[in-house]
Amino acid sequence: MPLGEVVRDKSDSRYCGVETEFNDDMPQLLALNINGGFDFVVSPLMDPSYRPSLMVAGNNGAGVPPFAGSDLVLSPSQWSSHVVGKISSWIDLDSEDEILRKDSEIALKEEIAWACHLSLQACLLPTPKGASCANYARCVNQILQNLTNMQSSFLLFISILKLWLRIPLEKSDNDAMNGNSDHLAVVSGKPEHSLPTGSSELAVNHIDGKLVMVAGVVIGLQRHPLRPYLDYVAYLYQRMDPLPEQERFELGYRDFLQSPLQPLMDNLEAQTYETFEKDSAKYIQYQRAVSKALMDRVPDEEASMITTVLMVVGAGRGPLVRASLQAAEETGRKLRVYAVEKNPNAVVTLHSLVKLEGWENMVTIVSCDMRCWDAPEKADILVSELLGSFGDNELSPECLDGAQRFLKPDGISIPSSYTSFIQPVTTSKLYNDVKSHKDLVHFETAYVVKLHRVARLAPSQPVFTFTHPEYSITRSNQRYMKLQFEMPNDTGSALVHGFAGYFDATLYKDVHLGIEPSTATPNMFSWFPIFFPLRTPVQVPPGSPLEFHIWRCCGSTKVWYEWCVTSPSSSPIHNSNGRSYWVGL
Ligand SMILES: C[S@@+](CC[C@H](N)C(=O)[O-])C[C@H]1O[C@@H](n2cnc3c(N)ncnc32)[C@H](O)[C@@H]1O
Repeated sequence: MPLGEVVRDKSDSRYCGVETEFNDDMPQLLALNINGGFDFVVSPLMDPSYRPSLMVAGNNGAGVPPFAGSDLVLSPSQWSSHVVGKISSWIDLDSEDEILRKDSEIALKEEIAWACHLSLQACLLPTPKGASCANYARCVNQILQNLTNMQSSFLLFISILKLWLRIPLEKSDNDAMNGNSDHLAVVSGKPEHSLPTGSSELAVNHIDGKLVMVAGVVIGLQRHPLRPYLDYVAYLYQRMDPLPEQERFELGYRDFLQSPLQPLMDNLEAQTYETFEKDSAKYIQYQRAVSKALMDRVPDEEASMITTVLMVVGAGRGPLVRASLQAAEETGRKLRVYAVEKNPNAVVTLHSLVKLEGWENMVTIVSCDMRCWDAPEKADILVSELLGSFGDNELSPECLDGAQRFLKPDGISIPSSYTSFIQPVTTSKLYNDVKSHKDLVHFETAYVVKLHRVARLAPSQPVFTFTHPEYSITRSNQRYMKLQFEMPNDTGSALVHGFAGYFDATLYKDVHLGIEPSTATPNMFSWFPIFFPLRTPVQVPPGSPLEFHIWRCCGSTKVWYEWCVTSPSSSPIHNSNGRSYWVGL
């Protein structure tokens, strides 16, 4: 029974389980806890007195490990939905005692094999016993490797075991467990300890999004001893504020890799325009920028005499036309608008909008690519929104270079500039998703993604800036940047899977718009970050700088990025010649 049907997070955080002692009557243990209102138990699968080395064939039947009942004691769906296996806590894979160490390896493998046989969703591993856990890491890595192989040889609907690793909440320099597997989740909370049966003391762990309460369980009680705690957690959960609309919208996109739009080469669909148009935060910023530009351009005393020519280039279905007209109304300035759009389907909607709103006297629609439009007059203000998650990656520079021909020499471009930003990230989830395609192309592609399960390893740094209009005769849209990232000293060693990219645009003077985390425009959802993966993750030891290079390259038909790392180790150049990923001109 999930904690509540709150319109919110559909993740595992609504589930609550109980960590129990070994009980060889699994059906009764499960019935008690499920009837008590919990969703699952975290239970030892094996009798804790069992040691492989003490097992001689025949002492408990036929050399069979003493698991808690046969697989038939629960139905397959009960095993897979309601039981998380708790691997024996006596297991010490790095013990100096060779017998104990060997017993530990055998028991761990037996228990994991049994958990796979039962199709359990997860197993909770014992906490490593000491500071040194090399053999622990080796054994877990072997298991993860086997689980990964199982996943690739099974159909997708078969769920593969996850390992939960409980790490004490204290700092450790041990990197041996650094890994990339989707099958490994870290458990935060108190270190493992058992509580006496019927204890009123409670330990709560947060594991892989689920909540696990730890306590002894008193068989036979009418009411579950932890029920008051469960009720209170449910009460707190249901009292939480509903997610803001933006986060609700973004839930389904978390860590989901998408190809960036190609609005120049392709024609956007109605649905995409509709999503843009819901983003009022973006249009509020544009309206502010246009208002300020209008007031700078036309003094109050001339407001009734001068008509400003404003061109929206890449008008889509018209939201920037509306924002501009509203800015004119709010500042009392007169406006003549040209709406230039190359997507003929969007132009259909533009026409009906103009008619519906009665803007025929003010707005002229031009169905044309701005790079080849022969404008009947020059503009005072050029308004565009051709920005991608990385600023220039949807070819705003190339389009606006073509459009500035029809901007007056003292005319204003909104935006007046934009800058991309980048930072290194750890993200096993995205790395594994890219890797699952098993080809080079996917490792050399930049993705748009709502970053969720990521560690941002250093503050983002500016990469490329474009300014409009740009009249320099040596103007070029090719760029190169070398960046050095210093990881904070207390991060320890980090595994870099790639780089997260953002942009910030100056629309006009102090009015900006962007997604760079430290300055992001609040409540704006039109852009998710961009992600540049690395073919092989780079291990960065504490204190060593990470050196990253990125190029923006331009050809006659396409623009593309190339990137690489040169320190602490060198990666290949990614996407050489735009062989895997490019944006069409
Ligand atoms: C990101 S959308 C923004 C649309 C609209 N301004 C909005 O905010 O909803 C960019 C628009 O510019 C148009 N576009 C891109 N390149 C263009 C070009 N070279 N000439 C004319 N329109 C272009 C696209 O078709 C698309 O409608």
